[in-house]
Amino acid sequence: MAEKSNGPRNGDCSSRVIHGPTNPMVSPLLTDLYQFTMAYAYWKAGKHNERAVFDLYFRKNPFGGEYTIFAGLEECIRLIANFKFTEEEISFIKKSLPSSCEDAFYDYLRGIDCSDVEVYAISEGSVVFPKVPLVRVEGPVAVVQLLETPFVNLINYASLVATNAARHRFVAGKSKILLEFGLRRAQGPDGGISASKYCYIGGFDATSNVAAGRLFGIPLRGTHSHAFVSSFMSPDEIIDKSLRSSDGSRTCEDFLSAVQTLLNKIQWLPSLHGTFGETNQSELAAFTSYALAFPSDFLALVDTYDVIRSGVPNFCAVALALSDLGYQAKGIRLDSGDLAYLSCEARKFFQAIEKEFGVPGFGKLNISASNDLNEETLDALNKQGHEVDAFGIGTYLVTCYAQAALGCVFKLVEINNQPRIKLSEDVSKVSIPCKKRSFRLYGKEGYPLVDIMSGENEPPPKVGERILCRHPFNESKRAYVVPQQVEELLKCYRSGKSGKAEECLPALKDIRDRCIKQLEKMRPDHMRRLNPTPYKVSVSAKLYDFIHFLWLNEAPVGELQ
Ligand SMILES: Nc1ncnc2c1ncn2[C@@H]1O[C@H](COP(=O)(O)OP(=O)(O)OP(=O)(O)O)[C@@H](O)[C@H]1O
Ligand SMILES: O=P(O)(O)OC[C@H]1O[C@H](OP(=O)(O)OP(=O)(O)O)[C@H](O)[C@@H]1O
Ligand SMILES: O=C(O)c1cccnc1
Ligand SMILES: [Mg+2]
Repeated sequence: MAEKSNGPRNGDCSSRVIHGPTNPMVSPLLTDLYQFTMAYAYWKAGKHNERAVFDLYFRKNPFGGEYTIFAGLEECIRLIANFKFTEEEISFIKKSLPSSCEDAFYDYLRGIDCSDVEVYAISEGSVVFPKVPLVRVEGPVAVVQLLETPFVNLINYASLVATNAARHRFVAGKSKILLEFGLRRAQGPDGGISASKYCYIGGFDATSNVAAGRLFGIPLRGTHSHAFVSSFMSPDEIIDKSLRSSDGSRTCEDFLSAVQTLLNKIQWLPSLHGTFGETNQSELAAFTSYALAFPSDFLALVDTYDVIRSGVPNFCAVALALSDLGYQAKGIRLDSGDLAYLSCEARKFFQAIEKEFGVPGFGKLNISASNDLNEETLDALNKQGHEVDAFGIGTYLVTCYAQAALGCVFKLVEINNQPRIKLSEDVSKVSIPCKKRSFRLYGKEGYPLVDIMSGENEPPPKVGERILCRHPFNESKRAYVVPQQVEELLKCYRSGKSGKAEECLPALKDIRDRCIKQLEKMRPDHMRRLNPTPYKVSVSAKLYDFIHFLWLNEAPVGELQ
């Protein structure tokens, strides 16, 4: 078939319109003051157009793990695709810099955009490792310098929370439904929206955050709160008690009475007799009322008064009354107490009802749980055995309680084709110089074995060809690898003026699918929670030699006295 001449080629999105950042607060001013002072000093020195290459990477995997999920790239691309100072922004910068700064600098700022900036990045949603550049940005030094803070800002939390979500998914297991409930506890509105977006990438199924649902098309899910239950004082409050059957063929004029009759029956069932006595009638009223509002989606929060003595039997009575009218209830939510024990008890109760009333599927009704859940509590629940089908997780997930930040950095690795290095007493903080390429090498069993960085002009690793992979800083750590598959990690997302084809920005769902697939491909010992095996990150022999040559060259020799 002839290739279409109009529109982008496959994998080339150069001609697509890229919208601005999701959060309008993300502007060229969303940076640190020192980026502007440096821009001025570069400009004053006539250096501002020198071609610079910066790497964005992190140094250590978060949460005591050995992997990270890369997220936030799309928002970076949206920023630079629309990067332009407004007059109002220019005058604010002018006010904020010393009055000695020359006016011509502001004319320079006025003309800046990112049309000459190249961005190479690992695909969003990928599993990534320390030291390997997530993003490589190349362009005029003053412009790229301005991007340091917003890029690190947009990637840091995004990757951290996506990783947190992936870790929660790993513990919960594939079959569980994971709901992100964090908006109220998130660090401000952007924290909340970002959490919903990036937890979805990390493997959550849905969010309670309506704005995130609208912005990103993330599935929305929710139950109801204790306030709804405790707002009811008695069944007398229910005025319209009628409910039409699901097929519309008949109407039950007094749904409340039907519920009460069923509750009475449940109470006297031989298998449940003695499990509970009088249930809370105001709770029964709340459940009945909710069922009248949502007969096809009836779900009840059962822990306001007493889960087993009141919430669960009340729920079952309402669910059975709905069933008589052809509706299938959804299930319950537990939000306090011993979630393992209560979920098992609730399950037994449902199964007893299924048996006694012959309602197929009743024993399998959904049990959701929430309340300060985190990786540890999920793990504890698994060990104890539980019957929870869905977990609603807020505080620990979105605030990344177990680790506050990922610690991404943005380091100059080359200027005017000259490789640069940043030294540190702390070896883990020494930067890896040069404009680099990076590759993921896969072994015989299909697992990724090692990531290797090499100089831009080195021949890439080849399938079936033995290559030496060296630890960047530890001379004795090295290994030969014969890759069965070689994946180039950095792809072109902004070609600047090079005219190269650009990758498309994938849909959120595709980013999520990539993340899930990549996690499944990892060797299990890298993924386990306790003492996971570190994944190997290496450099080519040539790059190793060059790093150490430059290191010696730049490090002054000490004088001992
Ligand atoms: N079976 C379990 N094993 C381990 N941790 C659990 C289990 N069940 C619940 N948890 C966790 O224990 C904590 C219990 O919370 P907390 O001590 O605040 O009591 P609560 O159940 O919320 O009671 P209330 O809200 O009525 O005060 C929560 O973090 C919850 O996730
Ligand atoms: O527990 P999280 O992981 O943060 O999940 C979100 C929590 O938000 C709601 O609690 P609510 O605001 O009603 O407060 P409370 O349950 O702490 O009283 C809900 O009942 C969950 O418990
Ligand atoms: O829908 C829910 O059940 C919900 C939403 C946000 C926080 N807690 C619970
Ligand atoms: Mg709670």
